[in-house]
Amino acid sequence: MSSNEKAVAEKLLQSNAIKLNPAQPFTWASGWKSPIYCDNRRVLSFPFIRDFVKSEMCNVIFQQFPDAELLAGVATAGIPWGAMAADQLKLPYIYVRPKPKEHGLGNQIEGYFEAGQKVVVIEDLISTGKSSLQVVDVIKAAGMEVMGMVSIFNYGFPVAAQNFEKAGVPYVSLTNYGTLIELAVEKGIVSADQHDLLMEWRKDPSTWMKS
Ligand SMILES: O=P(O)(O)OC[C@H]1O[C@H](OP(=O)(O)OP(=O)(O)O)[C@H](O)[C@@H]1O
Ligand SMILES: O=C(O)c1cc(=O)[nH]c(=O)[nH]1
Repeated sequence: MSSNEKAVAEKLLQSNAIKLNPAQPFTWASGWKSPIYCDNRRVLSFPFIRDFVKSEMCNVIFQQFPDAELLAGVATAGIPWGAMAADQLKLPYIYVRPKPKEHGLGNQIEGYFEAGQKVVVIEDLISTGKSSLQVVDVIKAAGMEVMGMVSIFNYGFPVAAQNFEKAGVPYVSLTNYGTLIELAVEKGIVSADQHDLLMEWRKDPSTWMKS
């Protein structure tokens, strides 16, 4: 684990963004059942932690995608992170809804953009990658060029890596499941039994608790 990945994982633990409840599993956007949930929305409530994560995100955007012309947040949890990063980096900003709004202007992409602009997509978290890649498709269909994507957290599932590779979208995450669990064990937040269960679940999350 890199020191930056560890530092961001530490901030997620400090803000109690990580919830464990194997007895009453969480249902994810994909429909998968999970004993763990990472609630990055909570990080927004703690100014110093929020500022640290925002700075890490800006560093990654600046280093990995120096030619970015526009940032795009994935609704809803990616919106505040994208907006804060755009503000810090003085880049224009849009956000993208999962489907067009059903009243008002009927927009799916909110904000001003121009065809041909080089975009970096900002998401809070990648599980299967479906939510972010849906947004990538919408941005491409609107004539923009997607340079890549940055998220705070990534579970590191092979299915997500395959989905991003198929779409030809490079992605970077500030921290990941392996780093987080290792640190949580080190700090005594996760017991040996919980660690075993989390490792077992991680092998085949799509079928966990379904049989
Ligand atoms: O990689 P995926 O399998 O698509 O899962 C990750 C997505 O799930 C969460 O969003 P959610 O749909 O819960 O909605 P929210 O952002 O509105 O909270 C999260 O914020 C990601 O967008
Ligand atoms: O896949 C999801 O829906 C998901 C997982 C998770 O840990 N946190 C979250 O906000 N969404």
